[in-house]
Amino acid sequence: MEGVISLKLTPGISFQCSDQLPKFLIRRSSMDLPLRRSNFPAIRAQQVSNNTTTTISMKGGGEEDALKAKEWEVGMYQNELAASQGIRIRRRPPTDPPLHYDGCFEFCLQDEGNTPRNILEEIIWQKDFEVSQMKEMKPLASLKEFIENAPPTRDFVGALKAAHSRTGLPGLIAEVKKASPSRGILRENFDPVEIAQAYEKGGAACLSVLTDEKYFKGSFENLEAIRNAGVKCPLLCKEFVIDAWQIYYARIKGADAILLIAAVLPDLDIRYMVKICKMLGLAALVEVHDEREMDRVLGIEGIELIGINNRNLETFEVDISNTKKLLEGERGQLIRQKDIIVVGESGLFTPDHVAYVQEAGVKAVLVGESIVKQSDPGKGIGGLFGKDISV
Ligand SMILES: O=C(O)c1ccccc1NCC(=O)[C@H](O)[C@H](O)COP(=O)(O)O
Repeated sequence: MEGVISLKLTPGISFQCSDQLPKFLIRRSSMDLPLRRSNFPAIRAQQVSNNTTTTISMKGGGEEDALKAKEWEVGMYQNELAASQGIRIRRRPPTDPPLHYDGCFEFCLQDEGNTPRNILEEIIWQKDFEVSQMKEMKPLASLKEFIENAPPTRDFVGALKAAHSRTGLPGLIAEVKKASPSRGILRENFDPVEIAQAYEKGGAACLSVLTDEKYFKGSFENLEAIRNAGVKCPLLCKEFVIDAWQIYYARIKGADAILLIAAVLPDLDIRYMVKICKMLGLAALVEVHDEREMDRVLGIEGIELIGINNRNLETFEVDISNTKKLLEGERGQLIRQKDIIVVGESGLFTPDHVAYVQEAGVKAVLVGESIVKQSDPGKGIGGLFGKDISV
């Protein structure tokens, strides 16, 4: 096995450093394990070939080391689970290994695991870094105090259903989006409150507000400002959620709903986060991109809203027939049985596009680029639907 260094730990634990691309990826979970970081390479579970192992001894440490090793081990189980669910997006590698690890795994350590393999993975690793900093400044306990005094949330799913009944068209979630990794700057003259008000006037049922700063030039300040400006449409916090802490934070900043991306979150995290959303009065828009993610999400109890993204977030490829493909046959039937509202997301520019995804079975659409680029984004809504849908 070229480029591989193996270390055999006592009693019978093997580590490998490899320059090969990972086959079995290890991810940390969002469940908040306090793993510290160092320059240690990424780790993955793998069978070790005996003839390439070298034995070294590591003596056990104290209680702190034992706890760290346990946390690390739990992280390993969770990461293995994510990979087994087909999740290709890895979490930022745990970089501080247990020094005296004495457990039941066989692991492979990889240097190249320290480089994100696509834009979504890069965003997620950056988010991991940002969230860990934010959490130090605003621990969960302090957020919970704010939530006790926060105004009630508004009914996101109800607003979409009402708009659909009123117009006979999919309810619109209009996106307040200044820029994106795939398209760059969408609107130079960007006043989030003005855009939100124009969308509301133009007939949007709900709004989606990008809060990611680095890649979308959004912010939580934008979300808060729109909420405080008296906009009545319920607000989706469009974030890359990897940690339950972000859901509490979004609630404080005025969100009525939050996005959960199945390509990033294992089932257990989605279940846990959906429960937290319910507890906080938020709707969860669970986003899928392919059949496997859809099947995973359909297996989770309590999902009310599924978004089908027509944009592959790893490659940026947009194909609106994705919505149709994922709603065909038994999946569509199950969705109707469960009374789940499906949102068609991305790449919708014309009345024909809207008609196409409606025909496929969506009751709502999430649209950014095509309307935010218009000089009057509210009027852009009329162009998108082919008629005025304002109230
Ligand atoms: O839009 C991107 O380039 C992008 C890249 C990586 C992750 C997510 C990304 N976009 C999020 C979205 O899915 C869209 O903002 C949303 O569905 C609206 O899409 P559009 O109407 O095509 O602006």
